Amino acid sequence: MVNIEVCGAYVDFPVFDARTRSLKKEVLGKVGGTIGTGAKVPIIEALHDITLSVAEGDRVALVGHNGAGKSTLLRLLAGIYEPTRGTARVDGKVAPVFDLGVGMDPEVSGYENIMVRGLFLGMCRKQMHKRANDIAEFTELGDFLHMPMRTYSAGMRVRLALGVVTTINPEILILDEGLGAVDAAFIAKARRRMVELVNRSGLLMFASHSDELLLELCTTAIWMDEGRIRMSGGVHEVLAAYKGVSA
Ligand SMILES: Nc1ncnc2c1ncn2[C@@H]1O[C@H](COP(=O)(O)OP(=O)(O)OP(=O)(O)O)[C@@H](O)[C@H]1O
Repeated sequence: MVNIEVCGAYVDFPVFDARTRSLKKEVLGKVGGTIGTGAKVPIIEALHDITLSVAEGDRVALVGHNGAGKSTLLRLLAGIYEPTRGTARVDGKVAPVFDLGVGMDPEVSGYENIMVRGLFLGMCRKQMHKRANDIAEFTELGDFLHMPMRTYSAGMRVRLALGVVTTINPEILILDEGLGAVDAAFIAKARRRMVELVNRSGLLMFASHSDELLLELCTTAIWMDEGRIRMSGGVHEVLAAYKGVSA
């Protein structure tokens, strides 16, 4: 059963800048121990007392200003961050799509990267072999697929990455937007595949600044503000409230 339960979760980032780091060294040098809880380092509280429950079939949009905590929450759910306090329980296999290019090797060809990226997202070799031609056709990269990926433009790399991402079968799909570099016609084509991808995913959490995409892919929404959940509900209702305030 695919399910997410977050209960009273906090994520804090201690910030060690050059000055505090040298201070730490000085203290360590003198006492020869570890920094205790009283260490004077600035802490950024990226998430504050987050409680949420997401069930199979839910398609949840995350909205909020820059720095509101959307990416941090998604990273918490992907298991990249542990909560500083509270709990985050995720039942199901997570396909995290934070940066479309993560897991790609610039020195190998587009074809090889299709394989590498697919494995990174939890597919097996056999599944990826089956899908390689379909992905290649979708990208419209032609002979470039035999060239090392470092020869690609930013948009070409996104085409390849989107081709792979939209063929996977995720239980939990975590999407942090990053579709900026592709041209409009290709986005329209990718949209259909995105919708199909979301339809066959068990659960979606999607952070984006694009209302259009959120309305197309999501049914409910969470509005993040300064690390807290300010509002949750239907995607139309939450977006209207968020826009009303931020307009
Ligand atoms: N690795 C980190 N170290 C220190 N602070 C961080 C780190 N990652 C995020 N933060 C801080 O946590 C807060 C939430 O950041 P987060 O990236 O989750 O915001 P966001 O809502 O995804 O923003 P955006 O819409 O700009 O992507 C911000 O104040 C940010 O400065």
